[in-house]
Amino acid sequence: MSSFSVAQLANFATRALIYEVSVNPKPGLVDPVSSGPHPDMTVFTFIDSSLSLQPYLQLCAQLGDSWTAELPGLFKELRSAGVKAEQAMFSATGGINTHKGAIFSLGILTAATAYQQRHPELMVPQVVKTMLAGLSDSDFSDVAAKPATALTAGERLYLDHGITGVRGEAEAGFPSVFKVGLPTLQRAQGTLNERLLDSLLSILSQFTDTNLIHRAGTLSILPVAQRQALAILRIGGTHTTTGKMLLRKMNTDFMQQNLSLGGSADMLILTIFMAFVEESI
Ligand SMILES: CC(C)(COP(=O)(O)OP(=O)(O)OC[C@H]1O[C@@H](n2cnc3c(N)ncnc32)[C@H](O[C@H]2O[C@H](COP(=O)(O)OP(=O)(O)OP(=O)(O)O)[C@@H](O)[C@H]2O)[C@@H]1O)[C@@H](O)C(=O)NCCC(=O)NCCS
Ligand SMILES: Nc1ncnc2[nH]cnc12
Repeated sequence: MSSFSVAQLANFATRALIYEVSVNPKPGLVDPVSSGPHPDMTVFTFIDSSLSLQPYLQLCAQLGDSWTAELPGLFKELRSAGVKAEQAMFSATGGINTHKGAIFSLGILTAATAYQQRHPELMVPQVVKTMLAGLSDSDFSDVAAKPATALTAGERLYLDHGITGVRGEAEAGFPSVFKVGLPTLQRAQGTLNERLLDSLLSILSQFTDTNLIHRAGTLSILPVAQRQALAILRIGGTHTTTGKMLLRKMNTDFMQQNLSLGGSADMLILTIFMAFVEESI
């Protein structure tokens, strides 16, 4: 793998945000053609949000590049930078949550990649795992004492069902990116847009998108959506005529049921970032 400067890594991260929103037609998500089930957002909201995060992403790369202490300390720094980045996002979007999940996940992956470049004996997922060891336990340790109205969707799903969501995914070193999204992107056929759609569907098919569960209000939505995604992949992907037809049907279903795939979109953003780093797109 080549080695990249802090500025190049920040540039990959910002481009990953813009590439993801440009992919279409995405079920349950905003794209340039449709706002999907997100009437408060358009592609322009995402462009504004992406650019507002550039200084934060540069800082994440810088922190990872220069970090010499224990890795859990790096995550503490990223989290406080992430709180400020959330404010920048909300001020750029007029209070709309476009990239809350990506601020967390992409910030971690950008910093971990910059750190790994200085420690080539390590792999990026290993850096992430070491940085985040014990995250779910510590984040969820006092949620039971919180008033129900103060709980986030992720916290409520943990309390009710033990689902660790984005925290568990990150703590495990983002397997949906390294074991699912990236390998699919590398072997998928068709245009870049179609290969990215196939990556999104493969991520959904093997991952617990808590955004989807939260919107549906029931866990039973997950296997239903996963079966739809798998049917398209098994037919040969979104570049095939039948795959395209099934994808259109999936888009309509998601729209009618007001379902979102915000968590899977975030994992696609990370997949795109890593594909830039690996020079495979
Ligand atoms: C750990 C944090 C991400 C936040 O913790 P929180 O408890 O708030 O987390 P969750 O509710 O679990 O999810 C937050 C966002 O993460 C994305 N996401 C969800 N599930 C997954 C998953 N399994 N893997 C990866 N990512 C996941 C998702 O973000 C995306 O969707 C948003 C757009 O969808 P939308 O439906 O509009 O979202 P809502 O705002 O919920 O709207 P309504 O349903 O009400 O209409 C968009 O943001 C996408 O990025 C979840 O939304 C982290 O924020 C954190 O550490 N928080 C603590 C405070 C802090 O330190 N912040 C600084 C950050 S480093
Ligand atoms: N394209 C998109 N639409 C809605 N939520 C998202 N979160 C990240 N990307 C998204």
